[in-house]
Amino acid sequence: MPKIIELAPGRWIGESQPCFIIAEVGQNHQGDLEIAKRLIKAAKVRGWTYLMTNCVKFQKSCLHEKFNNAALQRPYIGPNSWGGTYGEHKKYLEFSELQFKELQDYASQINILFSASAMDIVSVDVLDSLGVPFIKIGSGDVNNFPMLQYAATKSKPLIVSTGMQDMSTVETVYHTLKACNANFCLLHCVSAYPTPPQEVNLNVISKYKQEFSDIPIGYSGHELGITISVAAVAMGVLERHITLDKTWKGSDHVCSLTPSEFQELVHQVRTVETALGNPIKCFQPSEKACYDKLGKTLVAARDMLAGKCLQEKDIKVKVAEPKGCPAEKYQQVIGRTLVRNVRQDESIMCSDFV
Ligand SMILES: CC(=O)N[C@H](C=O)[C@@H](O)[C@H](O)[C@H](O)COP(=O)(O)O
Ligand SMILES: C=C(OP(=O)(O)O)C(=O)O
Repeated sequence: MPKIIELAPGRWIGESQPCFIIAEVGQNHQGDLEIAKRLIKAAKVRGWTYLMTNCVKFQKSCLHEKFNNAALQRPYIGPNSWGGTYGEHKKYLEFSELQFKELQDYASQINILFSASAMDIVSVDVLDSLGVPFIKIGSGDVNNFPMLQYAATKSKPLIVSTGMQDMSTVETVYHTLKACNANFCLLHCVSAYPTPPQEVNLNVISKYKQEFSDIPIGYSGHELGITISVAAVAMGVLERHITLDKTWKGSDHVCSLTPSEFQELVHQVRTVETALGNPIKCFQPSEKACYDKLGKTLVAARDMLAGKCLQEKDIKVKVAEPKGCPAEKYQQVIGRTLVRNVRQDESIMCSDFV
């Protein structure tokens, strides 16, 4: 399988492709379709050359598939709860398929990709029939092997987050999806809201890149602020929650980014990405002014006549006018014969030799 995959028509991720940035709305819409639309709009960050956020993402659950009855009925009391039980809370936050369609249409109107994580096997079908470009498998399902295998039958790329797992499970996930011939990407993730910096371990990303060298690797962050996510920029995919207000009720707002922080993140990622550039070390056009002013040249250490074979003591290195043979040629001109007379302190030109 190639190191790059086509996540959406014409949008490749991996290797030297720009980082694919996902604004995770998740359940930060508070169960309100209008807030969801405002978040989609806020997620769309425009840049100087191209659309800078690539995608907005939601979460899709079919509650009786995702939870057993006892889990739905367990009390969920606290500042982030939207119901007396966990089931009521989750129901409050769950959009219907029709509402999903409306959000998808809205995203399409304003020209931002739309997708969701499938949080159970039935939701894989829901997303498939909605026609999302890729399916996200969140950390809650990374060890859900029947679902991974089922999602892989949908012939859509998969983005799989790996929070709450150890390396051996992640390896099994990789081999399982490979055996299904899936096009997929793995995201390092720590499922703590917020994640303390000392537990982020961005070096896991390098480990993934080594171990899973033929697939794109990314990062789904839940830490506070944007610095750590910017540091993860050399990734195929970057996902962060977005919110309209960090103080709102809900488990994820605290570690989400406001629209302006999200915008700043995207701009910083794009700037760092631009700055990473390519690995070819060469003279840059922007260096010319400094080179013209301070670049060093070979100059004659003494008066010399044509026919003189140059020795080290005959050459000095100086900032000189006119610019002559560049200083890095020093070793190459030792032993060469001058074709003209040069005066002490005069620039030696590259054309001064036989
Ligand atoms: C692992 C996973 O699914 N994590 C998701 C993605 O990051 C979260 O958005 C959870 O849905 C959220 O934190 C749950 O909060 P509550 O339990 O208050 O509904
Ligand atoms: C749980 C999710 O993501 P992550 O594990 O990347 O936080 C999700 O996308 O629904």
